[in-house]
Amino acid sequence: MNMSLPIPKRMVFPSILLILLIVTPFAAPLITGDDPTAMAIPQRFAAPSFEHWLGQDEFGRDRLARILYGGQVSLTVAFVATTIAAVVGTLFGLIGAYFRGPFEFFTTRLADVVVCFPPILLALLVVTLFGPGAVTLIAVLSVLYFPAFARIAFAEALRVSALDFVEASRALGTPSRRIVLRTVLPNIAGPLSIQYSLTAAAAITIESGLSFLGLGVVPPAPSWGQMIRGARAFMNQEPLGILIPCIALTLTIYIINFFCDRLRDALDPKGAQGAKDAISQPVTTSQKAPDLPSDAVASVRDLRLVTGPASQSVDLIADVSLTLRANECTALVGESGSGKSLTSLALMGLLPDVIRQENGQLLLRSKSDGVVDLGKTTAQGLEKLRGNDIAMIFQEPMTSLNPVHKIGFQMVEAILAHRPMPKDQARNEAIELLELVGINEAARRFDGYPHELSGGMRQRVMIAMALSCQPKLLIADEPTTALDVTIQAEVIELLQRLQREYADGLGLLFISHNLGIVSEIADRVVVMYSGKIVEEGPTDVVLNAPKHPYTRALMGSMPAAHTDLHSSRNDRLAAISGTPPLPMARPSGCAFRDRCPMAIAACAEHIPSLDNVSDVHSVRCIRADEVVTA
Ligand SMILES: Nc1ncnc2c1ncn2[C@@H]1O[C@H](COP(=O)(O)OP(=O)(O)OP(=O)(O)O)[C@@H](O)[C@H]1O
Repeated sequence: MNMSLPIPKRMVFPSILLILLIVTPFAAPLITGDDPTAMAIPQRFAAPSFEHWLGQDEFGRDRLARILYGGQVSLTVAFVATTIAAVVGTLFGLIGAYFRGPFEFFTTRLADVVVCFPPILLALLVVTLFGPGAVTLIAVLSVLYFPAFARIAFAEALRVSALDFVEASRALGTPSRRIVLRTVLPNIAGPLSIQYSLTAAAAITIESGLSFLGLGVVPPAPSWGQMIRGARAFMNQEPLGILIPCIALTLTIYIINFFCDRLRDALDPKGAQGAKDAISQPVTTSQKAPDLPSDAVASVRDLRLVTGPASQSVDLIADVSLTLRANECTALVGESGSGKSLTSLALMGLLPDVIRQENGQLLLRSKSDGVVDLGKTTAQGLEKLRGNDIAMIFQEPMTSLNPVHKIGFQMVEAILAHRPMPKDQARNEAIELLELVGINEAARRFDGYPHELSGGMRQRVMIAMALSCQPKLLIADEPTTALDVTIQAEVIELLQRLQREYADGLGLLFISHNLGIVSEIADRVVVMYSGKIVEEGPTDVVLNAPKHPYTRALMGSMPAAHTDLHSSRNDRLAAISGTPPLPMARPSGCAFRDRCPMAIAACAEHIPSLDNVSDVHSVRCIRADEVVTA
C-alpha cells in the first residue's frame, strides 16, 4: 500500500520535535504530581532524587514542576506574541508595498515610530494600561516585534510585486486582494518564517528580562525567566539551578529555529531549496581512473539525472554522453525542457540538490589535478574548479553583474579568487581582459558601474570575467538571447575570435534555441529532446541533412536559415505540433512519437538507441534512413 504523508518528509522530524516541545509543558500534571509553587525550605538545593528528578530550588520547590509549568507560560507568551506580531506586521508590509501611496506612508511610518520608541518605555506604557502579567508580556512583545515583520514583508513584497508573474496576474484582471494573498504572500513566506523563528526565540529570552522588571510573570508563578533570575544569586553554590532553565531555553530556541528553517525549505518549491549545491554522489562508480581523449577538455558519459524519492524517481536526463574538445564549439540545442541547462549545470557542479546523479561520469581536465570526475568531487573541490577550469556565462547580462559594485572590483575579485597576486597586477590584468573583449576606454570602464554599460557591453564584461583564469571549458547558456540582433552578431564574433586566439585551446559548450546562430558558431551540434540526445554530429551535416524527424522539425520551424526546407512548404514556417512531454509522462518507446509525422507502431515498442549513421553522425530514430526522403 502506498501511503503518502500529508507533509513533506523533511518536515516530519522537526514537526515531531515541535509538537513534543508544545505538548510536554501542558502534560505537566501527568508527568509530575508536585505543585510548582509549594515550598519546602528544609530541602532547599536538594540534589536530584527519585521524587524530585531535577532536584529542588532555593525555596525547596520541585524544579521539574517549575520547568514544566514555567514552560506553559514562556511558550504561550512567545508563540502568541510572535504570531500576533507576524500577522499584524505582515499585513502592514503587504498593504504598504502593494497599494503604495498613503498606505505605504501610514504602515511604514507607524513601524518606524515603534522602532524609535525605547522598548522599556514602551513596556512601562503597556504595563500601566494592562497591569503586570502574561497578558502584558504578550502585548509588549507583539508591539515590539511587529515592525520587524512589517519591514521584511514590505521589502520582500516590493521586490516580488515587480516580478513578471505579478504583472501577468494584474493583466489577467485578478483582484488585488487575491494577488496579495495568493501570489505575493507565498513568495515572501520564506524570509517571514525565518523571522518568526528568530522572534519566537527572542521573545522567550526577553520574557525573563521583563519579568525581572516586574512587568512580566509575577512571583511565585513559575516561568523560565523567573527561574533564571532566582538561580542567578546562587550560581556558584548551585549551578544546576541556572543550568536547567538555560538548557530548556536553548533546546526550545533550537527546535523552533530548526522547524522554521525546514519550513522555509519546504515552502520553496525549487528544492532544498533554491540552494545550488554540490551534486550528489553517483550510485554506480567506476573503479578505473578517469580518462579522457587527449584533445578533450571534458566529457559527459551516460549521465542520468533523476528527481523525486528513490521509490518513485523520475529521469530528467538519461543516456547523455558528449565529448567537449579544445578549440571546438559544441552546440546543445532543443526545445525548452529538453535538458540542456541541467546538462550544463551538472558540468558546473551546480545542480539543485533535489536532483540526483544516479549514473554516469562528468569528467573534466583540470589544470592542476589532471582528469577529475565532477560527480565524485567535494563541494570545496568544485569551488576550486569553477572559474578556474570551467566557467559559465549566462543569458541575462543585465542581472549577472552585481549592480552595487564597480566592474573593476568584480573582475579583480574573480581573478583573486583563484590566482593570488598583488591587487595592482590583478587590476592590470582586468583592464587587459576588457581590452581583449573589445571594450573601448577599458581603464575608464574599469571604474564604472554595470548600469553605465549597454547589454552587449555587459555580456562582454561577463565573457572577460569568465576567461580571467584561463578556463579549459566555457559554457555559454544562451548568451545572446537577451541581446538585439546586431549585438548578438558582435558577441558571437567575439566568442569565435577568443576561441581562435586562446593559447591553451578553449572548449566551448554553446546552449541555444537559435539554429541560425548555431550554424554560425558551432563545429558540432547535439540535439536534445525530452532528456535524451536524439541527434549528434558536425554542424553542416546535422543542419544540412538532419536524420531525426525532431531535428528536421526544428529546422522547419526556423525562419529563413534553410531555404530548401521552406521552399517545399511555400516558405511557410512549420510549427511542431503538440508540446514536449513532462518527464513523468513520457510515452512508451520514442518520446517524440506523439508529435512525429513519421511515427509507426514500432516506435512505441522500445526506446531507440543512439546509432551511428556515419563515422561522425549518430541518430536516435528507427526510421532515420527514411527521414530525408520522407
Ligand atoms: N529543480 C528542478 N526540479 C525538478 N525538475 C526540474 C528542475 N529543473 C529542471 N527540471 C526539469 O528537468 C527537465 C530539463 O530541464 P532543463 O532546464 O535542463 O531544460 P532546458 O532544455 O535547459 O530548458 P530551457 O531552454 O527552458 O532552459 C525539464 O523537464 C524540467 O522540468
